[in-house]
Amino acid sequence: MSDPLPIQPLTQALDARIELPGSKSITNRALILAALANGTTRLEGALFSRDTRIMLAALETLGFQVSADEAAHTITVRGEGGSIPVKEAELHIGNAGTAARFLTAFLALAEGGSYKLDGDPAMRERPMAGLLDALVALDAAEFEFHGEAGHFPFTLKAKGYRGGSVEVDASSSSQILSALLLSAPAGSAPTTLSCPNVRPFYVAITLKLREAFGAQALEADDAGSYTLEPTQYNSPGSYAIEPDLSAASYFLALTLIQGGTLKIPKVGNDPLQGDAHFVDVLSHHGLRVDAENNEWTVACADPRDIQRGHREIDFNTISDTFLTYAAIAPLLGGSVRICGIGHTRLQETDRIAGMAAELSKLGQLVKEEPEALTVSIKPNELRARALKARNEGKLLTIDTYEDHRFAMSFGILGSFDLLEDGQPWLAINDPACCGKTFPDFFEALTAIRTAKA
Ligand SMILES: O=C(O)C1=C[C@@H](OP(=O)(O)O)[C@@H](O)[C@H](O)C1
Ligand SMILES: C=C(OP(=O)(O)O)C(=O)O
Repeated sequence: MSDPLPIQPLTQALDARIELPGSKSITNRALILAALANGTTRLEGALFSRDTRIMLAALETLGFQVSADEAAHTITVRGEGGSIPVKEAELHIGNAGTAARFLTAFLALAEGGSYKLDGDPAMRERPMAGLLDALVALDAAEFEFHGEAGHFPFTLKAKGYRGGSVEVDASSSSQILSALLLSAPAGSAPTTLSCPNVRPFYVAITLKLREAFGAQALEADDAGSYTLEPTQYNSPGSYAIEPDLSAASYFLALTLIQGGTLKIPKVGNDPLQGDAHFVDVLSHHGLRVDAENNEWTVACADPRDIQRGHREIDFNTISDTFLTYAAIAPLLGGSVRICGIGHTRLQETDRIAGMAAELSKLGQLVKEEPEALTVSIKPNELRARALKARNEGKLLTIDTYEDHRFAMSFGILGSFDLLEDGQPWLAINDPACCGKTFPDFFEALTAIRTAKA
């Protein structure tokens, strides 16, 4: 893949089918649960990407028997019934938030174990303290910090879960609560986690996955507390992972701006992933998604009918998809205020600042607030800048901040034939950063572009 990567626009309405990779969130939860369970689990439709390879490598380092067949999208894990074979190890977490939080809570199980964890420079800045404080309060672990307190890198001394009650601050990342919900029940006595005000959709995935591995259904009480009974997870034998619906957002957006029909197989009408609600955001503009026979049919009759005007959209619960929407906003007209996204300043990069910078480069008028981004859409300015660059023999070029979602979101914008000549006008710096969750993203885009009706 060249770097920067010029994006070849599409010149026809879509008529294609795309097999999306498995969900990152479900793959990394299922790997932890398979390791914790009694018995051997075969994961089907698993994602192979940087974030899931990090989790796989960690489990191998920790002594779990894992075998992966990438071509078949399967991973087999032999569970150890709640124990961790290797008691001393160093783990590199990259910039995988799920691996960072889920593994930290998991390692606390190994009473007497000592583990050194570190990540990419960006991961060292991401929030961990809510989880570490909860583990210390439960007397499940102690931490020695090798840099800034409350952050990677650190050494975790595991003390095991023995029950108790704790207030969990998961305001910066719902993964903090998910991490405890996965591993704390493997302890010897009931544990109460009090965690009001957590963004709910990913926690719901965690609760469903626990059930798939034999745990009792669990709900928060009215005050947002979960009581975890000591639980022995059991392997379901095999477990089918849904396609990644955050990744689906790019192709929903592509169908909206391009028109035509796209089929996405293996998604039912009641998927586990909250990012399915991105459909509601785009249906306002005329996108239709019909779920039948475990397949989505995504269609937009005529992109010229896109609904325009001012919109205020709260992306709080589906924030991975705000970048998808913001990147195509210059094609939607009107203006949009995207709110509820303050926490995304602490993800792969400061996503509000990064998005504001890239949209400004494209001639859009942006206003940043601590928790929101407003874009006044200037379609003529976008075209003028693309033409100017073209006349100078250049392309408009997007910076991606080592954040996969910038590369993929702007890859969709660049797929629009802005200058109406089928030639690239936009390029993406460091396109390979999409490997965090979707290594073949740009190949998938090419396959859709070149699909024969
Ligand atoms: O639990 C999960 O799988 C995830 C939770 C969300 O993170 P935060 O809860 O940190 O916002 C989401 O952005 C991330 O891509 C995956
Ligand atoms: C926030 C994200 O990832 P992570 O799992 O690293 O938090 C993301 O994929 O958009």
